[in-house]
Amino acid sequence: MANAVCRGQSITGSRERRISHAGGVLAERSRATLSRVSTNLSAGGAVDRPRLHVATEEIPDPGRLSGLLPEPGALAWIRRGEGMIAFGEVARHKATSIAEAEQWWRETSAQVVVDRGLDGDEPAGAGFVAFGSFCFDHDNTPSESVLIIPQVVIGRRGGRAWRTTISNVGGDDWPSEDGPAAGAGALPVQSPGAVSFADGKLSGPEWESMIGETVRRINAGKLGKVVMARELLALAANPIDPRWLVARLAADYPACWTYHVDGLVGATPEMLIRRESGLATSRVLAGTIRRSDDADHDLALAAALSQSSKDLQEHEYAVDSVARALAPYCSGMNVPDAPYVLELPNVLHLATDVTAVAGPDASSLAMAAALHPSAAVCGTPTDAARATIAELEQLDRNRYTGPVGWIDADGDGEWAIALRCGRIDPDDPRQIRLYAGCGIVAESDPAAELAESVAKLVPMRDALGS
Ligand SMILES: C=C(O[C@@H]1C=C(C(=O)O)C=C[C@H]1O)C(=O)O
Repeated sequence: MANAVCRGQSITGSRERRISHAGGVLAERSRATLSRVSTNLSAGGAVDRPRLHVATEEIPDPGRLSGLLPEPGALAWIRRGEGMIAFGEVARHKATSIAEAEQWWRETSAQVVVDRGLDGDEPAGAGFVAFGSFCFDHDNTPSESVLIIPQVVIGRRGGRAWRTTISNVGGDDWPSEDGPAAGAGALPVQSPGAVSFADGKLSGPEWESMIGETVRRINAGKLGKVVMARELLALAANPIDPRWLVARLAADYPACWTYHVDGLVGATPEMLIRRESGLATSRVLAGTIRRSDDADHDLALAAALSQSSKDLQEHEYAVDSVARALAPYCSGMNVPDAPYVLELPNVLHLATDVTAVAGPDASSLAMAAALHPSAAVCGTPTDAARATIAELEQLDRNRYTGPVGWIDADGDGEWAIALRCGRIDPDDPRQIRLYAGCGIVAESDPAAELAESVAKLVPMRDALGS
C-alpha cells in the first residue's frame, strides 16, 4: 500500500518531554515544530482531509486493556488480553461503502507525519490506526458506516505495549491535556441495573414461520443458503455503558474478538480478514450446535456437527464464497479440505481458517470490501440471498453482520464480522438491540434455528447481567 509515512522526518526545533502516570500508563506530551510536509489534501477537491501527526512510544505493561477505557465512547478491540483501546477523536469519516472508506484511509494515511515509532519490529497497529464499523447492507438501513481516527491508542501485543498519540497539524499541536486519560481519573463504569427483554418486530413463532418461508424459497431452487437474523430489545434501568459489556465479554469469551465501535458492542468468533506482514487469514464459521453442560455430551455433539450433512453444506457455501472473493487479491491460498470444530462457551461452530499471501496493494480493508457479505452472513448466491433478506427478515441489521475492526497505515489490520453483539440506541442509551442469525439451507428446521439464535444471544444477555 502506498505509504508516505516519514518517521523522524520533518521535525525541527526542540522537543520537551514530560512523563506522567495515568492509571499506570505513561502519558506523554511533546511539543515539536513541524515543518510543512504536505499541503492539505482534498479528494477531487471535495473532501477536507485531516493532516495528522503521529507519535508512538513503548510503555510498561498497562494492565488489563478493558480496565483502561476512560469513558463510555472509548473504542475497544481485545482478544486473549491483547489488542488496543482508544479514545478521543481526531477525525470521523462517514463512509458510503467499504471501498470508499478504504480510499479515504489510503489518502489520509499518505498525508501523515510520523514523529516516533517503536524500535525494532513494530507489531501491526503500533502507529497510525483507524477503527471502523460498516453496515451490512447500505441500501437497506438508514444508519451509517464509520471510520474513526482516535487521539490516543494504547495497545499490547506479543509482549510489547505502546501508546500512540495522534493530533491534527492544523489544530493544536497535541491532544489537550484536559482530554480523557486511560485508567485513573476516568469516568466510573455504571452497571446497567435491572434489564428486561422484549421481542423485536417478529415474535419467536413469527420468526419461525419466516424461516419456514425461507426454506420453501430455497427448495424452489434459486437459492442455496440464506442467513436470517432476529433481534431482541433489552431495556436497562440505567444508561448502558459499553465498558461494562466490553469487560465482561473480554473475560468470558477470550477466544473471540471483543469490540466496541460507536455504540456497537460484542464478542465475535468470526474473522472476515486479518492482514499482517503480507499474510492474510480468514476464519470462516458456519454450522452451529448449542453446547450442553456436560463435557462428554459436548464431545458427542462435536462429532455429530462435523458429520452433519446440513451443517457441512452450510459451511461449504461460506468457505467457497470467501475463497472466491479472496483469490484476486492473494497468491498461495490454502483452504483446508475439512472444517474443525471451534468450541465457545455457548456454542460449537464448524470453522475453517483460510490463509494466503496478500498482494502488496491488497489492504485489509480492500479485502474486506471484496469479501463482504460472505455466505456466512448473507447466503448463496449473494444477490438473491441479500434480496431475500431485505424482503423477509423485517429487520434493520444496521452494522450487525458488517465488518468491524481496525486498519493501520500499512494496510494491515483486522476486520471481524460484527456478530454476538448489540447496538446501544444513540437516542436512548438505556436501550440496546441484540442480534443473532442462522444460516438456513434446504434441510433447516425452523424450531432448531430459533433455538440456535437463542444460544447465540447468551453472551450479550449474560454481559448485560441478566
Ligand atoms: C449470523 C450469525 O452467525 C453466523 C451463522 C452461523 C450458523 O448459522 O451456523 C455461524 C456463524 C456465523 O457465520 C450470528 O451469530 O448472528
